[in-house]
Amino acid sequence: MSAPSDHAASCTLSYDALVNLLEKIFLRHGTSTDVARCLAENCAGAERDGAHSHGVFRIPGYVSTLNSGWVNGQAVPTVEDVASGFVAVDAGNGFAQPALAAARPLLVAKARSAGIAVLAIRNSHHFAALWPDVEPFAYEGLVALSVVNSMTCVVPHGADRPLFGTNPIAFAAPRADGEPIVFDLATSAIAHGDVQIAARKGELLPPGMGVDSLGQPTRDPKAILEGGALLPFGGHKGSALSMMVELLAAALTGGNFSFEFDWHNHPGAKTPWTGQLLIVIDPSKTAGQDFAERSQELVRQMHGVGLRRLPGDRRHRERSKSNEHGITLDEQALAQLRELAGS
Ligand SMILES: NC(=O)C1=CN([C@@H]2O[C@H](COP(=O)(O)OP(=O)(O)OC[C@H]3O[C@@H](n4cnc5c(N)ncnc54)[C@H](OP(=O)(O)O)[C@@H]3O)[C@@H](O)[C@H]2O)C=CC1
Ligand SMILES: O=C(O)C1=NCCCC1
Repeated sequence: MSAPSDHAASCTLSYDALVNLLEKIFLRHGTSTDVARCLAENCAGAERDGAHSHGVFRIPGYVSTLNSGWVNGQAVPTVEDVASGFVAVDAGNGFAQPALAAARPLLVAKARSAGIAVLAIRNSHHFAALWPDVEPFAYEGLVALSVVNSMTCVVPHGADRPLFGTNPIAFAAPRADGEPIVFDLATSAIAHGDVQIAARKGELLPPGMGVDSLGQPTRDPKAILEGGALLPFGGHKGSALSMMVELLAAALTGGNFSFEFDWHNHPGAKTPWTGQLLIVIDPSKTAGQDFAERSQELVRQMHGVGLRRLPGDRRHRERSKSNEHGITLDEQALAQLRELAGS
């Protein structure tokens, strides 16, 4: 399953219809009703926003992960009130999003009372885009930063073998007018999901994304997936950020480092048992000025120097388009989803 292509026959369906279809798939493959709803909304939201590398393309991977028992779709997260500014969740080998949902009320209460709170999720699988985890905080006037580590497939800058995951960082902040400022980026030159999509479409990658099994630069996604590896974005700078993600998402939460999880023996699922850290700040406790006005001023100045596209602008354009005209899927992809849903 991949992003809708210009050539294949396509069809559209509403966000609600896609959520219902995906929910059926998750339920049919053994998740609880809460988990099914949570994952379905996450995945349909990614597809709606044009975040194809973590939209319906991921559904066969979710199914495989559930069928293998690699992840517990019935897991009930245990929320621990660790300290005044610290919440921990043991996801019980379940997915990360229901763990975040379970801890969210306590996390927000702590952030609002102390000005800042940290959430550490362990024993979880994060198989999704990271922006859905931070964006809702900004709609509530809070600033949020999150990191997740994943499976070993990125060669640290200056090394000759992979060690880090694609380790994304997502950030969200409110602003006075318009959508919150949100960015969400893999610390690798390209997300693993996009390499898989390029391989399926038979497309070459831009230069500088990865190496083959001999460590030689390659633009062939298959060479990267079959024994090769990805590179960090921005050389030593992206590599340092990826290292930071390993420390915050794994060492600080009690999750695995990316290199501690062998995902090669479970090729269908590709879900590492790692960790996630979320930091939530209430700017009304800290800034002394109206934070949303200040962030709006920054955006005004960026536009003033000729910036036409902020991170998140493309996603919101896609969201508006999907809300107006429906979400476009390849007919073949939709047929596969219906088959997985047993409908
Ligand atoms: N769960 C996991 O373990 C992992 C998940 N991922 C997910 O993969 C997804 C894709 O990551 P990645 O490929 O790095 O994302 P992209 O490189 O596509 O985009 C990164 C960010 O930059 C913004 N952006 C892109 N191009 C421009 C531009 N020209 N001007 C201004 N802003 C721009 C994007 O906004 P916009 O969205 O509006 O285009 C986005 O916020 C993410 O959602 C990430 O969370 C990645 C690795 C691991
Ligand atoms: O696209 C990626 O990179 C990943 N997505 C989810 C699971 C780990 C890696």
